[in-house]
Amino acid sequence: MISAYTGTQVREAEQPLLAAGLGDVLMQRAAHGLANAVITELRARGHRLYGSRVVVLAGKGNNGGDGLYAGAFLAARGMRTTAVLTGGAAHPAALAAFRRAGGRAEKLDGAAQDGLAAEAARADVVIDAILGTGATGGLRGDAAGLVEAVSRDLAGADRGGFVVACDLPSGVNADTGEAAEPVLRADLTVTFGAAKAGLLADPGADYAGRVAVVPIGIEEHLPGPALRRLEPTDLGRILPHPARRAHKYSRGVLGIVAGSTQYPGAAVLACRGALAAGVGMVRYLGPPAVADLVRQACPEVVCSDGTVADNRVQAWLVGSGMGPGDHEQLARAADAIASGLPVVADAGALPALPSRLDPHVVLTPHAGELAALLTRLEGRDDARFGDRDAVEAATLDAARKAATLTGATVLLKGPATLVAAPEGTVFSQADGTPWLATAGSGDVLAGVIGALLAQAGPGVWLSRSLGISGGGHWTVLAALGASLHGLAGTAASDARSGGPVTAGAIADAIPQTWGKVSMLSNSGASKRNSHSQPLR
Ligand SMILES: NC(=O)C1=CN([C@@H]2O[C@H](COP(=O)(O)OP(=O)(O)OC[C@H]3O[C@@H](n4cnc5c(N)ncnc54)[C@H](O)[C@@H]3O)[C@@H](O)[C@H]2O)[C@@H](O)CC1
Ligand SMILES: Nc1ncnc2c1ncn2[C@@H]1O[C@H](COP(=O)(O)OP(=O)(O)O)[C@@H](O)[C@H]1O
Ligand SMILES: [K+]
Repeated sequence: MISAYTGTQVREAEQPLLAAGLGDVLMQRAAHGLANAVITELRARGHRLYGSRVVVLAGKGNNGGDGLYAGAFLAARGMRTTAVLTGGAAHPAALAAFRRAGGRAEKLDGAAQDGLAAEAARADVVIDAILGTGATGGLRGDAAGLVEAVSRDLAGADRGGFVVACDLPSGVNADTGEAAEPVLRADLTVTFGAAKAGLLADPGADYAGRVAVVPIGIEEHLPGPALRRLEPTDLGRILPHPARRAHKYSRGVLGIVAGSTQYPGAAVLACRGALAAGVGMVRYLGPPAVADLVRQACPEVVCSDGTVADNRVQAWLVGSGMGPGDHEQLARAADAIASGLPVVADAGALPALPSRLDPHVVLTPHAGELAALLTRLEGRDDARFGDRDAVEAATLDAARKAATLTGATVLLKGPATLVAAPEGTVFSQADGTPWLATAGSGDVLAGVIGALLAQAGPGVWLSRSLGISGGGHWTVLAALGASLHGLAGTAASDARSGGPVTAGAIADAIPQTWGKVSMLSNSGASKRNSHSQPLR
């Protein structure tokens, strides 16, 4: 499992080492890790190290110091290295080391901006070391102008080069992932000590690109993480496996209230997702015409047009493919939510939720649906998250806020899917591919999570094995579902040489993905130290 922290948590973890006079050692470790990551990336892209052009954008704080020391390492390896000092001053010792190693330093001013931006855009590597965890707000003045110009020139260039962010892309909030633009989009972020939460939540995750963690010796001083991410080896350890004497009822029955005459396909896709994710049985409740379609597509499903009370299940999935006019289905959804059993509430069930819920209810909105939910809960005048754009600009805060206001577990779908519990546990899963943004993909996801709720129920052993207690249990199951769905979508696309996938293909890829991750953990690979691994 990957653990991520706020900027404050990381800075506090550095304190004992700084107090022991090890500040320069920490900086050297960070800079060395950054330089090595640049070298690895250059080699992977087929560049010769000697003579490669490196431009370091260096701010006046310690982040700039890391960048300048890394520049010194690279200059010493024979690279042509220029530093653009964006804040007037620079970390004195790091600048001296940079110059000693043969680096050229230029002060940024308005007149030099365009020339320096063009030089950066032509370089093989641009290192963004303007702001780190000590930033308040985004780039301003000349530094902002430089980043705008570099971004524009890079967009126009036939690029062989790449951008590496030092600790985090300058302007991204380490705690929340919010981005104060302009931000230079990185191909790779090399972050120090531990992953920052803001690198794993959009839009920060989008600006960060791939994330690699360089250990610098603060790890033992870190508190509990602000955010977590399951890795495939974790999935293998916690996915349920049937006992030898299992029968279909002991393995878990999922009740599905989904689909309508307008959107019958959602019911089919939710059933396919659930069946693929190992549930003992699926019971479908809905209009006879939709039930006919479900029977044809999935003869395994037991269909009826009865009531929630008539059907014995271990968990419910409600809402996929339902609209505000589907009164009978909405009444079933309300009964399921009131049943006290674990529930996934998706799509059409979201606008009809009671105002107070419990963590065993997992809401699965996309950004637009979450904006509507938060607007309803907060009142239109107070709503900070009034539309999809506002949610996408601050996904972590939006998901947390919805969990706090509803009392439910909230899964916000997106490139990095976030799962937030009211008690504070948050997961971020980014196992998918943009091909997952296809109609019906969310219905399959809802089915998968429903199946996991039905199988694992309140079996808290599962969360305890990850060091998570109480209400955080439901976030584990939801994150597990999001990860499985993302990995399956990626596998389905890979099987098509990276081409498009349909929602049905995602469901079809789930059993094999399940099998593969189970084998990973059986082979003992889970013992690997994830801190030194690239995050994605
Ligand atoms: N504390 C340590 O010893 C270590 C720190 N490290 C690095 O240090 C960074 C944090 O360093 P700092 O605390 O010096 O902070 P930063 O380097 O992130 O930036 C702070 C400096 O920029 C100025 N500033 C803040 N916001 C600004 C804005 N919006 N526009 C322009 N200037 C702004 C501040 O006045 C200050 O001079 C980390 O991100 C990491 O890269 C690493 O070297 C590891 C060890
Ligand atoms: N750009 C993206 N990259 C990766 N996954 C994505 C991206 N956009 C959406 N997804 C995933 O695709 C699914 C889409 O669900 P949803 O929006 O509910 O679609 P639908 O309502 O059509 O079923 C979610 O699992 C979401 O996390
Ligand atoms: K930076």
